[in-house]
Amino acid sequence: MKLVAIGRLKSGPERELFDRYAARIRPVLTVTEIAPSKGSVMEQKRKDAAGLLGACPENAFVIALDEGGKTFSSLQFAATFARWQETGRPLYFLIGGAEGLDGSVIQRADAVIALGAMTWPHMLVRVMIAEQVFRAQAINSNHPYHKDSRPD
Ligand SMILES: C[S@@+](CC[C@H](N)C(=O)[O-])C[C@H]1O[C@@H](n2cnc3c(N)ncnc32)[C@H](O)[C@@H]1O
Repeated sequence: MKLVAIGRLKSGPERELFDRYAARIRPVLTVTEIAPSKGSVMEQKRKDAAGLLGACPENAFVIALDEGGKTFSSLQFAATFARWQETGRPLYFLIGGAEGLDGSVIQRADAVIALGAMTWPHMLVRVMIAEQVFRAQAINSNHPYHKDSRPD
């Protein structure tokens, strides 16, 4: 399982949190970082897309993270994540840079998911998707990490 993202996650609180969750995921979640590109917004998005998609093998099951994507409850995400795993294809999560994802990434993606409708900083998105994948695995293995209670 791989996360492909624009930019470098330097040491600091986001890095610590990401490492904490990524280490708990099985198989381990590895990261490929793509250097941010320069140029006009359009050029940046196109070049970022080439880097992101170039890091994915042909048989990758590509999951693009985009605020316009589908939202899930954690239980729904866990069930969806299990179905993705059942495809037997390597899962690749793609996170865009400051200008977001190019349309070509959305077109190639097998799934486009949102962590809510708000825009999050891309370094936080890494942490959030790692936590949700860990949570999905906990749900799918009946581990008590996830508590499903809601207000009465
Ligand atoms: C700073 S955001 C880019 C914002 C940009 N205006 C856009 O249209 O996407 C950087 C990346 O973080 C991820 N991201 C930010 N908010 C997100 C959300 N709510 N759900 C899923 N991914 C998100 C996306 O991969 C996005 O390309």
